[in-house]
This record gives sequence, C-alpha cells and structure tokens, in this order.
Amino acid sequence: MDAMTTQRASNGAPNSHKGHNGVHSDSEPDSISTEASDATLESVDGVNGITNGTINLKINPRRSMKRKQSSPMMPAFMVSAPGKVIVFGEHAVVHGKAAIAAAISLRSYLLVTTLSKSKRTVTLKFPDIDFDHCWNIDELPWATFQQPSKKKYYYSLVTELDPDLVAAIQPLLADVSPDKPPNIRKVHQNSAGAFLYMFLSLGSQSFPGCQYTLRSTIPIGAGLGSSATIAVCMSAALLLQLRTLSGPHPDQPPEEARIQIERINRWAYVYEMFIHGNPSGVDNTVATQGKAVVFQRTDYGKPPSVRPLWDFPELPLLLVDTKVPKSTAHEVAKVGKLRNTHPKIVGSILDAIDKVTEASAEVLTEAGFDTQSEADLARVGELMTINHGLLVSLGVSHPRLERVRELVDHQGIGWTKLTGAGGGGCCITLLKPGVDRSKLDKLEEQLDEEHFQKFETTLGGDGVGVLWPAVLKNGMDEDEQGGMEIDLEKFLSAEGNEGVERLVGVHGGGGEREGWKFWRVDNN
Ligand SMILES: Nc1ncnc2c1ncn2[C@@H]1O[C@H](COP(=O)(O)OP(=O)(O)O)[C@@H](O)[C@H]1O
Ligand SMILES: C[C@@](O)(CCOP(=O)(O)O)CC(=O)O
Repeated sequence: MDAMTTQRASNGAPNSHKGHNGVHSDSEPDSISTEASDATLESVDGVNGITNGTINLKINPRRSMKRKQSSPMMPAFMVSAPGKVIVFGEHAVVHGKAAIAAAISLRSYLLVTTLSKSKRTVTLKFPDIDFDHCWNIDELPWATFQQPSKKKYYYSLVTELDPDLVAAIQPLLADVSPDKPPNIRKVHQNSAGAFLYMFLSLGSQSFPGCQYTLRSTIPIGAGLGSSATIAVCMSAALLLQLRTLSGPHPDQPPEEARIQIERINRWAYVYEMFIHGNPSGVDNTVATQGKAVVFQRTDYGKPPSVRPLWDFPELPLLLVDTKVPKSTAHEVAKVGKLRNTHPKIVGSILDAIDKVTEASAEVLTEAGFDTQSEADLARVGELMTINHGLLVSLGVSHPRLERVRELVDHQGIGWTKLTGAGGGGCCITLLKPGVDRSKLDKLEEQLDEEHFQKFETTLGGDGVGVLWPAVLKNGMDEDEQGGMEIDLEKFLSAEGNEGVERLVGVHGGGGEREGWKFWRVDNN
C-alpha cells in the first residue's frame, strides 16, 4: 500500500537495551578513531589534535602518525539526521507533559569541507532556503565567548541562551541577506545566529576555515522537525571536527554511544533555542537518537527524560502536508498566551493531552498489540482523534488540516490528527486495516486535486549518522577506485529530493547504504 507509512521492522527484544549493532561496514574509519571523549575542550585545539597545555587525549599513535603523513587536513565528511513525527503530545510537551515521537526516513544532509590553512573563513551554504554567507574567523567575537564566566565546553549542559553572547553576535547578523525581503532575511539571520552561537561556544580562534553545505529532503516548516535536523547535523559536525566524539563505530559499547548521542543532543538543543525560543527538545532528541521515544522535560534546567520505544509497532500511517507554511515559534507562543489568559482551562487541556499520551504509550507497548487488528488500531486511533480535538481547542489547527480530516472521515478509512506545531504543516492518518484500495485511491485523488502533498516514509529509522570521508559506493565504476567522492558541486547540483537521496542518501539503494555509520544505543 504505497500511501502508507510503515515502521522499519524492529529487531529488538521487548523493552530491551540489548541486541544487534546494526548494519555497518567492518572497518573503523581512521579519521574518527581518535578517542577524545576523555579530553577537556581546553586541551583540544582545532581539528588536528594540536594541544595547548595539559592534554588528556587518548590518541592511537599508529593512526595519528598515519593521518599526519597522508592528510594534514580533515577530509570532507557528511552528517545526516532524520525528521520526525510527533504521534502524541505536541504543545503539551512544551509545558512539561510527555510526548511520543518517531523518526521518519526523510533526512537532512550536511557536507563539511575543510579549507586549506591560509583560508580563514567559515561559510554557510543553505541552498534550500537560498542562504549563503561567509565570515572571517579572525573577526568573530572570540574574546567575549572565551571569558571564564561565559566559556562553555563540549560537555556543558546549556539550557538557556546567554543574552550577552546573543548580543555579541548581533553585529555579525547585520550584513546577512540585506537585499532579501524581511521575512526571509529573518530566517537567514536566525540560521546564522544559531550557527555562530554554537560555533563560538564550542570552537576557538584556531578553528580551521571550513564550509558547511546543507540539503534536506524534509519539507521546511511542515511540522516534521526540519530545523531540529539541521541543529543535530551542525552539532555533530562541530563535535566531530573538535574530535570530541570517538564514534560511531561498530564495536562501540552502547553506553559510550549513549554519552556521545547525549552530547550531540545537548548542543543541538542550543541551536533549536536560537531558532524557536522555547523548544521542548523533543524534535532534536528524536533527530539525534532516531527510533521512537517517550519524551518529557519537567525541569528545563535538567536533561529531559527519554524512554526509547524499541518495539514501536509498524503503524499504517498516511502523512499529508497541507503546504500551508507555519511558524513553530508563533504556534507555541499562541498556546503560551492562551495558557496565561485561561490558566485553569488550558492547564486541564494540557493534563488531558498528557493522559492521552500516557494511555497510548501503554497501548502501543502492549505485548500482544496487533497492527492487523482493527480493535487494537481503533484504540490508538480514538486516542489520536481525542488528541487532535484537544489541539483544536488550543487553537493550533487550520482549515486545511480540518479538510484532510474531513476527506478521510468521509471515506471512513482512518483516524487523523495534526502533527507538530499545527497552524498548517502536516497531519497523520492511522489507516484501518484492510481498507478498500478504491477508497484509498479516491482519497489520494482528492488530496492531489486540492494540492495536498502525500509523503511516503517509514517510521522508527536511524538517528544521526556520519559518512567519513564523504565517499560512497554506488555499484558503479568508481567503486573500483574506492568509491565516489561527494564533492560540493555534485552535492549542490543533485536534483530535488530524489537526486539528493540517490547521491548521498542513507537509504540510497533502498536499504541502509554502505559507508554511513550510526551511533547504536540499543544494542539490538
Ligand atoms: N533545508 C533547510 N535549509 C536551511 N534551513 C532550514 C531547512 N529546513 C529548515 N530550516 C530551518 O528551520 C526553520 C523551520 O523550522 P520549524 O519552523 O521548526 O519547522 P519544522 O516544523 O519543519 O521544524 C527554517 O526557518 C530554517 O531556519
Ligand atoms: C509544538 C512542538 O511541541 C512541536 C513542534 O514541532 P515542529 O517544529 O512543528 O516540527 C514544540 C516543541 O516541542 O518544541
């Protein structure tokens, strides 16, 4: 059934943290073999492992020598992170309630190119949003970010933006996209600001010149967590450049992988704060760790509670984009304002959403849950309908979202709720088992006629991944010379989502593609 979103088959034992290590190639890449996880950031200077003072780096001497001789510069590499759907609990999650979210197979891809030593610039190239900007590294406000009272480290937990540091980067945003219309300029300035805040917090003036080029297959601002994927890619890229991550590699113990995933997630949250102001952190958490999770952040000063759902069932979902642009920050602020005006009533609605999420987590993790049973699916579907109704009462639906619901209800083929921030964006429909093909065809026809976009994706896939170096095997002639190098031009000229997936996609040839590696926290 092509209209359906299905979860990738899970290999895990119920509620277990043990199992397989996933599909990896056998050899660990030299370039990310430096075990810097014990190092303090003060001791790591730049990407070549040069040190300034006390050092606590565990460097494999054979490998570091080999690296120095053959490649003084880091090779180009890529990172990738998945979008997500929130199945239950959006908005309530911002107010400390639980949410259930799952990774989808649409992804963002970031190509990191290190420049030669003489080039002292850092460039962001985001062609999807027509953004391209370059700064001179030596002209960035390092002194402000390095003050002892302000300095943060790769392991720091940053739960709010420092207003002095935000102020220090404002002058750098003044010449970002001056000729663009104000709404687009704002998006560019947010992207630039989020990046600079993270770059200046984690890096140092000796950081090598480099270029970050991003392409994404996730519709922007559609409720599928596009911004979080960029946050995660940027965080992973910078932490890798700083050699503060020792993986991913096939033999990595799950506990070490978990610490590194947590590290990436913490800095991705900082980027999200810059884009959204008050994110719950659920999007970046799923984009980092993949699979499906129950997420809750009761205290914004502490890390959230994240319960992986390894056996998230293979739900027959249809994902539809209304193509109405929305702003997460705006929708979140709207709910915040409503809560301030009607604290008791909105408080009760948020509590009710929490109960719905809790009930659905129970149903979805029941041992005998059967995705072919209409009775089992109906229990989840009813909870989706209730969750959507509560979101409507918070004022975050949109006539186009209601239209999808109407069309699905009219055919009587499933249960629909908005996903993400609402106000436009996407909705998900849980389809009844054994639905008449003709009814589905009719629905798809209507969606098409009314300019909705249907997405085919799988749920519960991998989180952040690394392709190091940026070389892939494609079953073509280049493979005999070690594979095809993904250079900037090829990446930029890949046509549309299909072109990007074909060139670099984690799922390039259908299954997981050789070369991409993932931190495995589950052992499954
Ligand atoms: N492909 C992309 N290239 C560059 N920036 C992007 C891209 N996709 C998303 N973004 C960033 O994320 C923002 C949208 O995030 P958000 O409003 O949270 O929507 P979503 O629901 O997709 O996460 C954009 O304004 C932009 O800053
Ligand atoms: C509304 C919210 O719960 C989810 C937003 O998701 P998205 O940005 O629409 O993908 C906000 C948040 O969790 O930070």
